[in-house]
Amino acid sequence: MSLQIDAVILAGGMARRMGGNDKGLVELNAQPMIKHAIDRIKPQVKEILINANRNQTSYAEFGYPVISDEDTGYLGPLAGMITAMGNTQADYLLVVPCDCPLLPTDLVSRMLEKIESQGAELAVASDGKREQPVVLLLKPGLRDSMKAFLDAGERKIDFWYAKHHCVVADFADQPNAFVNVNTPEQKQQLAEAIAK
Ligand SMILES: Nc1nc2c(ncn2[C@@H]2O[C@H](COP(=O)(O)OP(=O)(O)OP(=O)(O)O)[C@@H](O)[C@H]2O)c(=O)[nH]1
Ligand SMILES: [Mg+2]
Repeated sequence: MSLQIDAVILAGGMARRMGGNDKGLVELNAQPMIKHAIDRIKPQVKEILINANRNQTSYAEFGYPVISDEDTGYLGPLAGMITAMGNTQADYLLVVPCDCPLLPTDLVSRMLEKIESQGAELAVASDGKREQPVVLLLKPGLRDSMKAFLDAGERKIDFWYAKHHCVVADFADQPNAFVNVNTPEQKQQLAEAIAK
């Protein structure tokens, strides 16, 4: 029996560094940023969920369910993750942000291999230098733990990982795969780099 893996693309933040423009919908090389993420992730998972807290109608046009944070207080990425964990029947949930257009095409397979070989509960990706705190593969059953963490007023994602058997999946061979676009300047730089 093969494992079912679903994904959530987090697009629920306020995008302050992007001037408040909804980052997933901001265009990079004539495509909304989230579409780049969808194209990278789609071949790797069964279902995709889009997590957004505004412009839900625009996000729905990509053809996937749009889920909004259960807690509307912009509590950070964990709020999107916990909502997605309650909306999937999958064995594993892949979590990615909407602002990483060059995600690895072997993201799931390498993270899954790492989890299963180490008997871990979740994996976080690394570009070889830094962990990517919102690129994760986790078991949706961790929802209760995340709920208790948020209910206790905690928000820092790495403190939550520390409570679990978390392994790092290393993508040092693809150092550009996690290029993260947070500002108009970063978007411009990436657009130029892709065009080269
Ligand atoms: N669901 C949800 N996702 C969030 C929230 N805050 C951030 N995120 C997502 O987490 C990921 C990483 O966050 P950032 O890159 O800092 O995005 P951001 O918070 O929208 O941007 P800044 O306001 O500029 O920090 C992005 O995919 C965001 O959409 C939130 O309150 N709820
Ligand atoms: Mg970011």
